[in-house]
Amino acid sequence: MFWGAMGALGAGAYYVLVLAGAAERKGKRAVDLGGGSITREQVRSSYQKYASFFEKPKQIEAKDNVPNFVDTFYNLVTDIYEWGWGQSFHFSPAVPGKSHKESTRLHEERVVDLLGVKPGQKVLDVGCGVGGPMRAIAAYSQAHVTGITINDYQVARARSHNKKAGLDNLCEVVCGNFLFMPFENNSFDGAYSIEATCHAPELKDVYAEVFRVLKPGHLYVTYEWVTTPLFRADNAEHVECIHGIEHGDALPGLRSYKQVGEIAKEVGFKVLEDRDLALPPAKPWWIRLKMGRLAYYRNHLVIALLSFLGIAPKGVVDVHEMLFKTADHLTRGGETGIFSPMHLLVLQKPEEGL
Ligand SMILES: C=C(CC[C@@H](C)[C@H]1CC[C@H]2C3=CC[C@H]4[C@H](C)[C@@H](O)CC[C@]4(C)[C@H]3CC[C@]12C)C(C)C
Ligand SMILES: C[S@@+](CC[C@H](N)C(=O)[O-])C[C@H]1O[C@@H](n2cnc3c(N)ncnc32)[C@H](O)[C@@H]1O
Repeated sequence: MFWGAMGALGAGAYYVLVLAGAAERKGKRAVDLGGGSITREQVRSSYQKYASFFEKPKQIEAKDNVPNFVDTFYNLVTDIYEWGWGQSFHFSPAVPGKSHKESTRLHEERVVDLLGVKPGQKVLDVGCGVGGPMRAIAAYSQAHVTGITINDYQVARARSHNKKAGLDNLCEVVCGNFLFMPFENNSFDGAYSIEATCHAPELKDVYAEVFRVLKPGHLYVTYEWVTTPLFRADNAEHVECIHGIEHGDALPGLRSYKQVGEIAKEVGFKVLEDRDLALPPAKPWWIRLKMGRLAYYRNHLVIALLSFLGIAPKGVVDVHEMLFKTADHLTRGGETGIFSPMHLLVLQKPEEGL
């Protein structure tokens, strides 16, 4: 009886600590959660440094600090994202009758359809994360995709996933700053960014870099995080919600839906499409986030236990708590309609001489 009970307890603990919460069958396990490239000992102090950034707005205004602060953020959250969400670090409109995974893939494949890239062409993924979109896009288009991310831990994760997926012949990952990309002028047949350029302190700087490396006549597709026409700067609840999103997602300041297209034009792009993919008839992108609430409580318990046992680094609990709060802010942003993570721009670099 005693040994039976102990066995059941052991199996339960194994399920909760090792298996539970993995967003994908072969995804990250709870016992592997860490601080990316940050040592175990430094996770808590790095989180405190990250959080203090928002107490001193002057630091965020100093735009040179931003890439460093974004890099720290991704060291802290990458494992939790992979564990609790999967390898694609973005939202997608819900698609009736389709799973989250399928809706995610469709949102990624839309980029290929918009870019019109062909097998063998060269495409740039600006802010590639651990490469979920890159693999879907390479597999669907048979184009060669080069991803760039500021975070070296993500580079290692993305390369390992590419290899496991048998896509390392089509996918390449570079560690670097998308504000100063290590690529030749006019060298890509297409470029895209999925929920990544919102981290740029000045949107025009990253758009100008994409413009430089894109071949004349070719396209850049971007899914932008923006405030929508429903956002009111004189509404305290709106402002609190948007600040919550900025804080929990390492954003130097959200831009409005109007600004993004204007900035693209300033840089020299021709704007072919400028619209919000979250608007009806699209189904709510925040449903997945809202539905996961119960699982997040369970995740919190798992992380607290692992941290108490000394398996997860101290500080992971604080990071998880921050994400927990940001899930609420994002859901409110979606429900009130004041925020969209998928404002679409399709941009063309004009042919030379035009
Ligand atoms: C584009 C960006 C990231 C978008 C999303 C991928 C992430 C935004 C908020 C994240 C999460 C919030 C709650 C977490 C939960 C508490 C935890 O138990 C499991 C992981 C979460 C669901 C996590 C997953 C990724 C997000 C949805 C930004 C940064 C520009
Ligand atoms: C929310 S993730 C999205 C990742 C990927 N597009 C996806 O959908 O899975 C944002 C990405 O932008 C990258 N990023 C942010 N600022 C960057 C910068 N200055 N240079 C390069 N990459 C950056 C982050 O490292 C991260 O990989």
